[in-house]
Amino acid sequence: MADDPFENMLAQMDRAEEYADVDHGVFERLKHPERTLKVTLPVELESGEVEVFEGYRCQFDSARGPFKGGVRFHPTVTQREVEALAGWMTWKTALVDLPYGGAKGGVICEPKDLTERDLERLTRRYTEGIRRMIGPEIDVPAPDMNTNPQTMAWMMDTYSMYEGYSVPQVVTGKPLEIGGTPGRVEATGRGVSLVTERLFEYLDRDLSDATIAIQGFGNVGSNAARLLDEGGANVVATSDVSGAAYDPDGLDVAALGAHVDAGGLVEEYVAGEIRGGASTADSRWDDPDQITNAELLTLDVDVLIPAAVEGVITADNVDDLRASAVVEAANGPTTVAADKALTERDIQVVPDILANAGGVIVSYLEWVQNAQEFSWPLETVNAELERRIGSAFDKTVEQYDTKELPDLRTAAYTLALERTAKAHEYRGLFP
Ligand SMILES: NC(=O)C1=CN([C@@H]2O[C@H](COP(=O)(O)OP(=O)(O)OC[C@H]3O[C@@H](n4cnc5c(N)ncnc54)[C@H](O)[C@@H]3O)[C@@H](O)[C@H]2O)C=CC1
Ligand SMILES: O=C(O)CCC(=O)C(=O)O
Repeated sequence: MADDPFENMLAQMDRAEEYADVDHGVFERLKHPERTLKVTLPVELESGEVEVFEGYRCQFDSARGPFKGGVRFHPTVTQREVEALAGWMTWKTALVDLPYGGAKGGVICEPKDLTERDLERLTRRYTEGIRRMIGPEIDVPAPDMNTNPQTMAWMMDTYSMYEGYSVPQVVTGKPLEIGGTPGRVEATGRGVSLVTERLFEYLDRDLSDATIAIQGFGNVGSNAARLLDEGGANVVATSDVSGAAYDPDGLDVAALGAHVDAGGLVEEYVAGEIRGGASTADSRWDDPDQITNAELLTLDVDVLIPAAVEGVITADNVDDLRASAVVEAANGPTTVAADKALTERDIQVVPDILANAGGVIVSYLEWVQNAQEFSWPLETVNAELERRIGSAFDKTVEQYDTKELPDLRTAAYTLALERTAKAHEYRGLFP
């Protein structure tokens, strides 16, 4: 069960049902995606070979507005995973009260084995495959794992070619030059940093000098690390697929960021093979230890931030966790069995649908700017992000305290399920 993200998502819903004011019939409806399209994507690679890829777009629920959610390129993508991620998008947009439903896309591929040209062709093929189901008022994709503003530019261009005119608002997370918003690239990491601050305020603890371990140093993990570091917290460990770096005195997050931006791996950084301008002499590099991703999860730190893939905190390792709080930057990093164990141990978990909602909040702000054909300065975007994610955090905590719920995830789910169910009730279940 724990290995299937969709079953995990359903189990999270089931845990919340007894506390949520939702009609059982509507609740049953909410367990099923509206539709999933599977597409076959033949691509002639730069090498001359033809490779046939498989991709999906799941539209989970649209009662509250157009479908919204990212697109993931990863070798382990499955239909069930994409459907789980689309479900989580539905609860996330409801929790932070955006006028959207939830969707997600994925393509089974290993991006590091593909050239830039291959990736462009694959992205365009995928966009053509799903283009009849997306659109500014229908379903609006965005970046997720291994996709970025360039991917969104190719998607926007392919969609626009078929429409015959430029349609920037068909995707969010675009480059600034074609209608992107300032602040989207770091928005998810900024949201993670903001909710971590809120959590510490709520727990009446001091975040300055708190120790933090972050699994994953991609878009979300690296921006969260940078912002938490700038805010005075002590990021002592982080990782990528190659392994983890650990320095109990704190990593040089800026130097590691420059190294990774220049194409370097964490394991190379630990070995002192530093790219991106910094060197062992001029950075805070202090011979960090090479540890594994599994070891990172069990470090004795104040906050553990999983920011990579699903299902990393499980029944097998939860008893070894020593962090006093978990902030879920990744989608679905904790299995339900592990979640129950964390609740029993009084380890506060800020659930993914709240902790990583900064990305979709700023995607919404991009979409609104595109509709207005007007652009806002970064300060306006960041202030609106802080207001919206802060308000969602406060409402979740209020629900948790006033209803004496077992944990913050249950509180977040009851709010999200009630809002989505209300929308279904007003609209009616039958055509
Ligand atoms: N990009 C966004 O705006 C949002 C992303 N998320 C979630 O955040 C997580 C990370 O996404 P991004 O940072 O965008 O992806 P990314 O592709 O930029 O970075 C992923 C990072 O995780 C590492 N990684 C991959 N597989 C791993 C494994 N098995 N063990 C350890 N590390 C591994 C990669 O090496 C990389 O450092 C995902 O769960 C994603 O769904 C959630 C909300 C929005
Ligand atoms: O920005 C968006 O629309 C969605 C980002 C995403 O995929 C997520 O929040 O998991």
